[in-house]
Amino acid sequence: MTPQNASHRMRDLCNLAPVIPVIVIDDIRHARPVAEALVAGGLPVLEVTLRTPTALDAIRAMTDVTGAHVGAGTLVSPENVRAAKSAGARFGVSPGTTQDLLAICEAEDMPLLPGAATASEAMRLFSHGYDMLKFFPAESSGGVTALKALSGPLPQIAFCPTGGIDPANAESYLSLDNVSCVGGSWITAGTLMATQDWDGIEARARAAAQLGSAR
Ligand SMILES: O=C(O)C(=O)C[C@H](O)[C@H](O)COP(=O)(O)O
Repeated sequence: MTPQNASHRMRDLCNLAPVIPVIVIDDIRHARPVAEALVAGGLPVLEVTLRTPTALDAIRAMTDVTGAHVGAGTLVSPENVRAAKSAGARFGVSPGTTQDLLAICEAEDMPLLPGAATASEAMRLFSHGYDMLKFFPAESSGGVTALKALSGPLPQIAFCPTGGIDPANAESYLSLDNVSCVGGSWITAGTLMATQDWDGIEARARAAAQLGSAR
């Protein structure tokens, strides 16, 4: 898969729902029910962060959930990409970008949503064939104002802003022409996960799936 094709695949995934839930799994028993709740609520594209020892097993468990498109977040090294791929991740998300990361994703045929926070980072990725990027950390990198400014000179690049997004500000991001979807951890907040409140998570997913519907 060329970087262009991989990025188009990523763009298709980002167009499936307005929100990609960013999920931290501490207990493997939570993997399947949380994925089922998110898909039932209308959010089929799931990012499992590789920040916990159970993350790879969680990805493995979630890939069995009908309708789920499971990806791995927090990809920072080639080893992360190889491990995510063999656990069954269908896409990867990285907070920033390195040459090594791009090379391994291309070698492993892993669609990547690479992180960028500045015009130069976005332009460098675009010159490699990536036109669907993660804008991270969104709120502290200028938020909606920064993305609006980038859309002028770089209209071909679409973003999934992540980092500091919540139900109160998601709508303003989703109203931008260069935003396909947003990412965020609020749908699977730690308290809901710890109490195994799958109904509560499904309700948050359902509300998130409606965001941006005025577009
Ligand atoms: O782990 C990764 O891959 C990251 O790049 C960071 C996450 O995307 C953000 O931590 C989510 O941000 P919040 O919704 O503000 O919690």
